[in-house]
Amino acid sequence: MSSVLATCSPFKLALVQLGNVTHDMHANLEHARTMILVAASRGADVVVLPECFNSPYGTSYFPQYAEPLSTSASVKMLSETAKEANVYIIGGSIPELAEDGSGAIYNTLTAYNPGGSIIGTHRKVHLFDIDVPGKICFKESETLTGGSWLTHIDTRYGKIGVGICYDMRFPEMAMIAARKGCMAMIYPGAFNTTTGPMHWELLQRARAVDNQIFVAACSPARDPDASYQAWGHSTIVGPSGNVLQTCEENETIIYAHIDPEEIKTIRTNIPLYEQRRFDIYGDVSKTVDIKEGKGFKRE
Ligand SMILES: O=C(O)CCC(=O)C(=O)O
Repeated sequence: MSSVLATCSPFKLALVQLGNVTHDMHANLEHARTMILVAASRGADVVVLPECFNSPYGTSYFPQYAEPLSTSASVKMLSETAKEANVYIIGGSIPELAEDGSGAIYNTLTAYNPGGSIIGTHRKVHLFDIDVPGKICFKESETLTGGSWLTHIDTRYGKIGVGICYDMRFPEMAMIAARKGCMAMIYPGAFNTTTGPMHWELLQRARAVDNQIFVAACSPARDPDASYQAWGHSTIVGPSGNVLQTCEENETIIYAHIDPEEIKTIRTNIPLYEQRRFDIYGDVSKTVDIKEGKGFKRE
């Protein structure tokens, strides 16, 4: 059993499946703030927003809405709201303009402690480039650059790994987070009406059961008028692969009690942690020099 888990404690997790995302960034920020305050007033300790919560989702929108983190109105709102509500915020993602003059744009998550300080910055590592003929063709790489580090944030409840949407399809990220002592992987995401029904829940349950950790994915609500039809169905999965909470496609907030005892129980009952044969296939968390994205990480 990882000694890190011995220091974990229970908390209430809230996923805000945010609706009404308009072309007006300031209106989007105000609405997100209101919803975070609602979640906090209902006892949430950690509040999660969806991918691209401050602007419409689409390759043509990223350059239009991208902001440097140091002057970002979104970062300011999230920091102030974390403090006001006295909660941790895993702030979905926003299009970020690099500050090094390269013009690079990233799909970036920022996380905050209840004091309002940034405790993690994750740039989506795996860009969403797919082509399912007749269904969906999407190429984030047309306007975005992929991130180059993994992010595990420290909270008073324990360590949490984060990824963004398509990152969920790559089991190595969750595996490394679990081996590094994370109790959960949390993914702001925006699957669509083609791949959502195919894989959204399956991937979360797979990441949870493989690693015996909690997994949560927070989607935007579906907007019938938007160019990108989000799947919705924000979901929280327990360490046995059990769905703790889920929902349909409309705006809502879902909550779950995250109890690290559940991790201990499943790891005792089905002791994968003592049975892995790293002598045969190695331990991916030890083969690479993992950079953990804490605070602001400048290029
Ligand atoms: O993996 C998928 O099917 C969807 C991924 C996605 O929508 C994203 O990365 O934004």
